Amino acid sequence: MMTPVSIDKNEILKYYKPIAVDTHKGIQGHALIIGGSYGKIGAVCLSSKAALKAGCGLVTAYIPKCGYQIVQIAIPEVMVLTDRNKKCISNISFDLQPDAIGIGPGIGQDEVTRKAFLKFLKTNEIPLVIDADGLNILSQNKAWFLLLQPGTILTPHPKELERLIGKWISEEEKFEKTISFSLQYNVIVVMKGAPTYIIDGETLYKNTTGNQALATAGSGDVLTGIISSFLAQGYESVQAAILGVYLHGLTADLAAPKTGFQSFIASDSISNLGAAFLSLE
Ligand SMILES: NC(=O)C1=CN([C@@H]2O[C@H](COP(=O)(O)OP(=O)(O)OC[C@H]3O[C@@H](n4cnc5c(N)ncnc54)[C@H](O)[C@@H]3O)[C@@H](O)[C@H]2O)[C@@H](O)CC1
Ligand SMILES: Nc1ncnc2c1ncn2[C@@H]1O[C@H](COP(=O)(O)OP(=O)(O)O)[C@@H](O)[C@H]1O
Ligand SMILES: [Mg+2]
Repeated sequence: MMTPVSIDKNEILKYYKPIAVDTHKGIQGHALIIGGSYGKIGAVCLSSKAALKAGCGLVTAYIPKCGYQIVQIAIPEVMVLTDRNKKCISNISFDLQPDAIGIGPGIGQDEVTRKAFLKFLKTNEIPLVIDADGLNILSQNKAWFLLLQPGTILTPHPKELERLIGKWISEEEKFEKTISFSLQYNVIVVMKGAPTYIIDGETLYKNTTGNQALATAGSGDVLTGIISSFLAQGYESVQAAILGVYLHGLTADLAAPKTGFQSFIASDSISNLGAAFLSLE
């Protein structure tokens, strides 16, 4: 296996851009988070709050109707658009120009959602992060891989990765298959785990932050929001993925001495983002 590039503070500081003093919310990036279904609106709350806390100027959540009050009350800073369907997303249509989209957290796999996802992939040209059930829907329709725009970021955990690329019999084969996948479809794969690797064609990156505190519901949803935020702020796809994975891991490293591994929850990752950014200054 090739030697990975280590994602550490030195690597991050090569392209991390501090926030300009004269910036404003209109140029700080607008992220759209599409996801949620009945019982899994929390995934969108986590993703969209994480996107805001990672620095983009505006965040809109696109969710089924049942999530409207939940998101508006949970995070008043986030704007909300609702699908015409009550319990799951059935038609992805919005009258705004986001700079990046994160799709999949909590979206479910209803037949109407699959159809809406296909229609979206056929027309979308906005930089994209696909996670969770977005990946699961994609995995069941391999022909749809060809619809992915170059630089699309996929963030599978090991089970989602297996659904995407098929089973592997060794670590080496897992990386070989993921590299082939990344090259064939020109996408960036964030192989979440302990540790997380990022594959951009033949370049392999290995993260150095994070710990077992992250083994908790919603921590991947938070990561999707963070990466979508950096993409909306104008970072290149691979840079957004690297910065996101590093800072996400750092939130757990900073919080664990206070929470312990057991009591850390995904919301703690969001509340420690500020400290993670400060450690870069
Ligand atoms: N509060 C919420 O609304 C939450 C919603 N969620 C949503 O729930 C949906 C289902 O996602 P899930 O990921 O739970 O379900 P999946 O069925 O995709 O994945 C769970 C399976 O993957 C395996 N797995 C996960 N991480 C692994 C690892 N590191 N190593 C080996 N195996 C691993 C598990 O053992 C399990 O078999 C997604 O849409 C997701 O966004 C979850 O993120 C949890 C929180
Ligand atoms: N033991 C661990 N060490 C480091 N990071 C971990 C560990 N367990 C989980 N993580 C991280 O937590 C996140 C889990 O994502 P995911 O499985 O999609 O969660 P969810 O779907 O519940 O939001 C990933 O970023 C993964 O790398
Ligand atoms: Mg997940």
